Amino acid sequence: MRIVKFKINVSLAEFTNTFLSFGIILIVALLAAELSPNLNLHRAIYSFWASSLLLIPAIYLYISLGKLAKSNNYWLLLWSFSFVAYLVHLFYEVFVISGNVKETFVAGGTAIATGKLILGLWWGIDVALAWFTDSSAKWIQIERIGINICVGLSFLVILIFQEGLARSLGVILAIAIVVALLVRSQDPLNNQNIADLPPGSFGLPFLGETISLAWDNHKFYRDRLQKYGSVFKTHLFGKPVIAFIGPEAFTFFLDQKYFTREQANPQPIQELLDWESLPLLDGEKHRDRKNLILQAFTPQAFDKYIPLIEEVATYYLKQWEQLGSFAWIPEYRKLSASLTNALFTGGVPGPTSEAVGEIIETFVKGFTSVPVNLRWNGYGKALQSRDKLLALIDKAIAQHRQQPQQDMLGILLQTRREDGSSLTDEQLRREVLHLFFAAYGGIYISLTFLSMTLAQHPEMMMLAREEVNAQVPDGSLNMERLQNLVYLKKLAYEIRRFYPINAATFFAKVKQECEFQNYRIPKDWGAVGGIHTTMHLPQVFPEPEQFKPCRFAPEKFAALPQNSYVPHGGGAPDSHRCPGEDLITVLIKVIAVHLLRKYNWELPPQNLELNCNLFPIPQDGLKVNFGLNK
Ligand code: HEM
Repeated sequence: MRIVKFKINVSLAEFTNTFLSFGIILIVALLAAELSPNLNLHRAIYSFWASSLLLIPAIYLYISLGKLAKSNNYWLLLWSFSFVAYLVHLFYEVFVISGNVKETFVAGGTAIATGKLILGLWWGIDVALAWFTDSSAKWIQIERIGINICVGLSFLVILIFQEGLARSLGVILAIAIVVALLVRSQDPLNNQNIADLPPGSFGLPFLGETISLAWDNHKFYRDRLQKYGSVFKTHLFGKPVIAFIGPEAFTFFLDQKYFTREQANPQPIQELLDWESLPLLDGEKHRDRKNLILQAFTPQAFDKYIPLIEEVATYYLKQWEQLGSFAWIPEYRKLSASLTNALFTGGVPGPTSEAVGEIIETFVKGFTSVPVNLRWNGYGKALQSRDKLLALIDKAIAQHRQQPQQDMLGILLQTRREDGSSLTDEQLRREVLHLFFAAYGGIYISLTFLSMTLAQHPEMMMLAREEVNAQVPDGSLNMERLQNLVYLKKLAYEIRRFYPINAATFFAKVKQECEFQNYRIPKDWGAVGGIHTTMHLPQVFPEPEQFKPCRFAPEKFAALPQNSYVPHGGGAPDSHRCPGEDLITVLIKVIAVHLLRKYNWELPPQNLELNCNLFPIPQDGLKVNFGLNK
């Protein structure tokens, strides 16, 4: 049953609920005054309290629901009844206690009396507008914000400076305002129409689905792909986000017309990366910077790094030969530390570089820590490690200037734009900081999976060994010789498809509202591309859970849909695609050659299941029995 005909449809139940509450509160207020020595004064005071009691839920609803409040019947009723109670309060103050309007100004002071009367008049006008118009006009919306601020603040100030129940009401009103503001700021939909959004869940208030993502980021994307399909919405790091999985969705996600990386990543990621490096930039600034960085990732540049890689490999292989049995992951971590330190600062393999590895480890942990800097906690220590790495890079830049070297830092110092200009030292140190982060994990994880795969598949170990013996049985390596290792190339590609290395790209932000597969993609929402899930779609990679290097035979690779093989992201080299892609192929080939020329290895019984780390690795650290090939 509807009792009001205007644009607002207040039901009898809604009206009865609020009217009864209003009636009871006001009657109790007026009767309670009977118990006090000054009846009229207390009727004025208690009716103000009654108005406050109704105002608290009204203000809460108005703030937390935003523009939707105009269609919220409980807000309208509470707002109106609170106003009526305020009129009762004014009646007692003006006509019963003071006698008339003129005396009210004398008794209460002109400023206060004027304020109270203007407030009543404005509030009355707003209540009338709320009942008799649809409130969609911009000026009414602005007017309503104004009156809510005035009423809320006036009541707050009056109540909080009193004692007893009045102060308690003031505190409750303040809490209601703060909570409503928080709820509103966290509401991912913030008054949006939700019918045309992709499927998905926003999870818990405030936290969204961040905990599930942090717990196991690969499972997070896998489960949701299964439940909602290749485009779904979620809520991560305080922001609504849409995930894109599969070649078509991934290609859409890479469209720079709709998506940008600028200001797109959570603030802690930006702080850890010292606010400015490739993954956090976009547009012309990114393209310009990327083209300079890419000069250190050419085949000619790789030819300069290969001797460094071989030196580091030889250093550790000798140690492993002596160790015989060991856990391979800690060893690969040391190798990765020595290699990154050699490439980015000119360090030599061994304990000094391994100590840098410890700093990188602490730095990387910051990306999955609670982002509060307490100095002694994970995030605080990560920030300190960031600064240690930056200091190390500064020192290396100075040393490289004095004595030029052929490592990656040396080449980055020589890169030039067409007009001859180069990166400033400030830009360079931040890019190298990010390179430490980007390369360290990628290196030890891909080498871990190379060794594990070859041990688990003796037929692949045999094919790879035959290729090494046939093509590069001895001597130093270079890009030309590595070209001939076609089986190892396929293996290197399948490792990055098969194993869960990166679950997703860096975050992007929606630049302008757009549509994908009839779903609305709202402006300013976050966006992310699913990497591992994209490479495990059976329609693109048949039998995705089988490890098959043959899928990367050149003709099969060329026939794959655009952006289906995306372990390093997608798009053109000067987009956000990882520049380390070919370097990792080179690295896997070089290490595989050095392993297969001389050594054999077996995995003793152990738990090879992958853990839930950001980059999952075998639970027991990949124990190995290692020795010379007989
Ligand atoms: C197995 C090893 C590696 C994998 C799987 C990998 C993967 C990725 C992914 C997924 C991205 C983000 C793409 C995006 O947000 O769209 C990325 C970015 C990046 N990676 Fe790698 N990476 C690896 C190794 C390396 C290495 C060895 C280096 C450098 C020596 C490197 C340097 C970078 C840089 C500089 C970016 C930022 C690119 C940009 O935003 O323009 N990565 N990588």
